[in-house]
Amino acid sequence: MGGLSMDQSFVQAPEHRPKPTVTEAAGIPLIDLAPLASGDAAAVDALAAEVGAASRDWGFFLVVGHGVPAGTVARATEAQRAFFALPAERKAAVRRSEAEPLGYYESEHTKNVRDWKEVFDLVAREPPPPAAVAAGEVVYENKWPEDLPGFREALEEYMNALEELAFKLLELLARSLNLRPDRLHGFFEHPTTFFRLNHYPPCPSPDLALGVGRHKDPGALTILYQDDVGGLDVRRRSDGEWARVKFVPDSFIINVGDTVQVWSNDRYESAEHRVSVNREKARFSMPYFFNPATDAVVEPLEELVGEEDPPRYSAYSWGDFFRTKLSGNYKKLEVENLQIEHFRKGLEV
Ligand SMILES: O=C(O)CCC(=O)C(=O)O
Ligand SMILES: [Fe+2]
Repeated sequence: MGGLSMDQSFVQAPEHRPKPTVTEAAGIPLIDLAPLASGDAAAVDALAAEVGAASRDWGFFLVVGHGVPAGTVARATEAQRAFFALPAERKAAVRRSEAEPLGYYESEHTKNVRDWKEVFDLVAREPPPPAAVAAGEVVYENKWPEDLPGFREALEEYMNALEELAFKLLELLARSLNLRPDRLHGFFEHPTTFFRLNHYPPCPSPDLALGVGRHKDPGALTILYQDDVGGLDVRRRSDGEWARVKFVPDSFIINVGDTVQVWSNDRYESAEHRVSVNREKARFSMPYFFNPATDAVVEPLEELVGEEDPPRYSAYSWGDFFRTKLSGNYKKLEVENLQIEHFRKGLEV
């Protein structure tokens, strides 16, 4: 079963264990992006308004008519399944390490509890390789498994298509905040976008463990493709209850991350989410984390603050924040992970 065997490290504290049934999230907006192609100004404004309302009320929405070819998605999901079906030693050959954090991993912790999953991590754009690697320096170079025909090509094709979609969404988000459509583009000239393949094997104790523990995504936008098994739960704004995101064929699930919450000065909220697992079926998903450049300084946008609405966060460096978060997920730490709440004004430590 994916090489995982149930033990104490996977067991969630009682208050974080999933209930036997999680209700389906009714009302997460499903937005058809097809009108974007027409370029019709009124239609684009209407889409921006939908994106804004969804980001405010849920932090989550689904998109169809997104322009990513079905063949591109199919090739990526086939590559994903072929990779996780490899024998353990071939996956271990591309295993990540602290110094080389990309590649295969089966021992991630979220909030210090182990996740019931195995992953394969990539960066969408590799930074130029350092001329010489200093001791202790982290190298972000993609690791490609040997003898897995078409794997690299399929994932590169997928990441390119998703980057196009990410910029369309970024533009809608900017419009929804009454900003110039390209207002946020400058933060993404050298994006630190991260792409992950997830495999959640069937779990003998889905009442005790989670595929991913509750968390918020730190970046700007997450674009997730999931299969039809289901398991992504969102903390609903209206009542704080967990609700299951339903499967819609040919859709992507979008959520705004912490970076958008800070830029928007809390107009939009990065919603907490988690992944439940089940006894019967393996689940596969592919999150694409659209992240700003290492040197981006994240703070409430100046157009969105004023005397009436003072900035609610202090500025922080995306690069430092992200590096700290990654090292926190890498191993069990004694302290709670770094969160944007640590930069909320009045709460700084
Ligand atoms: O697999 C999923 O549905 C979501 C995974 C997720 O939330 C994450 O990797 O940040
Ligand atoms: Fe997430």
